[in-house]
Amino acid sequence: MTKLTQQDAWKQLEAQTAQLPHMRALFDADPQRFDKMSLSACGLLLDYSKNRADEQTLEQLFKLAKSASLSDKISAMFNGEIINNTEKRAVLHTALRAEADEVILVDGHNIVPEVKQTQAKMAKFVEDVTSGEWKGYTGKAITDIVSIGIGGSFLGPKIVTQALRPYWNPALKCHFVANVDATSLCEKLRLVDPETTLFVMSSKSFGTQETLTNTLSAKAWFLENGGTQADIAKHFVAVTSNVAKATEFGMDADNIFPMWDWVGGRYSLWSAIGLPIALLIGMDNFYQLLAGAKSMDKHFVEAPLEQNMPVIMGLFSLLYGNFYQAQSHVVLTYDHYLRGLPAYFQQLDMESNGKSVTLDGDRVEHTTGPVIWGGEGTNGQHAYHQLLHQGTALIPADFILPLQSHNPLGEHHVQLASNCFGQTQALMQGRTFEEALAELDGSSLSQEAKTLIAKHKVMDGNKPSNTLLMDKLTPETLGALIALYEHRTFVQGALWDINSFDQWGVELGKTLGNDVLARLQSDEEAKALDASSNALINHFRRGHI
Ligand SMILES: O=P(O)(O)OC[C@H]1O[C@](O)(CO)[C@@H](O)[C@@H]1O
Repeated sequence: MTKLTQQDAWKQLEAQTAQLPHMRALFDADPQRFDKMSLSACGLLLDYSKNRADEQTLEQLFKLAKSASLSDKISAMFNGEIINNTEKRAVLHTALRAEADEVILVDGHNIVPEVKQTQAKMAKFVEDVTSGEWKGYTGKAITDIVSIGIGGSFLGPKIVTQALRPYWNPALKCHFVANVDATSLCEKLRLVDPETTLFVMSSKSFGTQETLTNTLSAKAWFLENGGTQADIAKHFVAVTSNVAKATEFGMDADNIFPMWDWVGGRYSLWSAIGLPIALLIGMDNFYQLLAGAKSMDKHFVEAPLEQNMPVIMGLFSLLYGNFYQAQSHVVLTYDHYLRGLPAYFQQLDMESNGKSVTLDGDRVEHTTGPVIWGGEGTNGQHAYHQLLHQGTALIPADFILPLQSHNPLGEHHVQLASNCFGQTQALMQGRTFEEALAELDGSSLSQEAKTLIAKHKVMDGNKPSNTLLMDKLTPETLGALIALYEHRTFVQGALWDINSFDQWGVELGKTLGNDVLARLQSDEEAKALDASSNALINHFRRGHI
């Protein structure tokens, strides 16, 4: 297959992007620009008109997608083909939101029944816990869930429960432990009562150091505070694809919720990894979350590329990275409940597309995944928006805003929306020197001073952004939104011909860390590593600088 950078569309984009007019001119030239460059699907409205593109740009982007056989690659994923070529696995987080009557084969075996069985097991467990049927060792109902897991076994449950706070069961609280720093665990244990606490240990591999250490310490805490070994089964359950290791660890077989190799960690919140979500918001709402993602799956598979939300967002992200040298992408959620979403998309995209070789192992000839970062609006306007507006880096932005608040109060929400829309407008249009000078007309400054200040007030504009609106943040719209970003990530990896579903880059640090651990725990002075590592280890062992 012809390399992406050799495609005619790539060359056309190189030529076009170099001479594209400022977005102000593009808007002035076409009053219908929003109508032509916006799209509604799955309860979301995407305004992509504030992007550096005209009709020719879009035409070439879609040509580039077709040259990379994007539609075939989408079908391959949904059909369970082994697209994770280094781990020889299918990529089927989409099967977790399948309808019961669907047939999705892995090694000739329909996996949908076991997905549904696991969801039924989750539903029964959620019902037992929330009804008080499931009791602690002193006969009391569960009041606190402590979720222990890291990476994809942590962030999904964490941000989804945070986002859906208005849907929580008022009788339950949820706490998340991820870091091996004991503070993360100890802070949470101070808040809970061993008699009424349920620990959900989530680890796909059941081999992650942080999660195993935290679970062992939680177990020790439980046994030191009134629980006995016989009571463990009432207070510890596990979610894992490694049932044998979980059983060996001492988890009661009935308390193990399975997951599968064809679900990547960062794509796993839809599986039993989402058990904390289901416990907090109820299984009906968890099914709504799945339904929202399912609607986006359907859209992704069926919509023509030119009307396809994940495709359009993925192509624009690729455009800025590959043709404008944008190194990062910012996600700005204008909703307090969505404040965790940027971190989730950061893991999703950076652990997927932070790669530098193609599927065949050849070095890529272009940049790949950008740094994803962000935060909640309007807070960011008082922190990093200055750089977005007047910095030297081009940082494309996604703005996300529900039209209705779960907490309507006076003018708050309309002010939030005005900030959101005002920011996208300022990024696009900027401020010319003449406009800046005119703003100083009434001031008593000298002409020289006015000129100086005006120069400092100039904003180039032409800074691209997408705006995503939803009527209200519900389990369904959140499911659609997260699936949108999953598929947006897929689109970029597919065009770059990289493997978005393995993560070999995280292995070396773990391995070296184990070697350093041995040296930190040994008696002799560390010698065999590099001078920096030796010195750092020796300082740690001495306990002072
Ligand atoms: O669920 P596990 O196997 O404990 O892994 C936790 C996380 O560690 C990683 O393997 C590496 O960060 C992630 O992909 C995964 O979500």
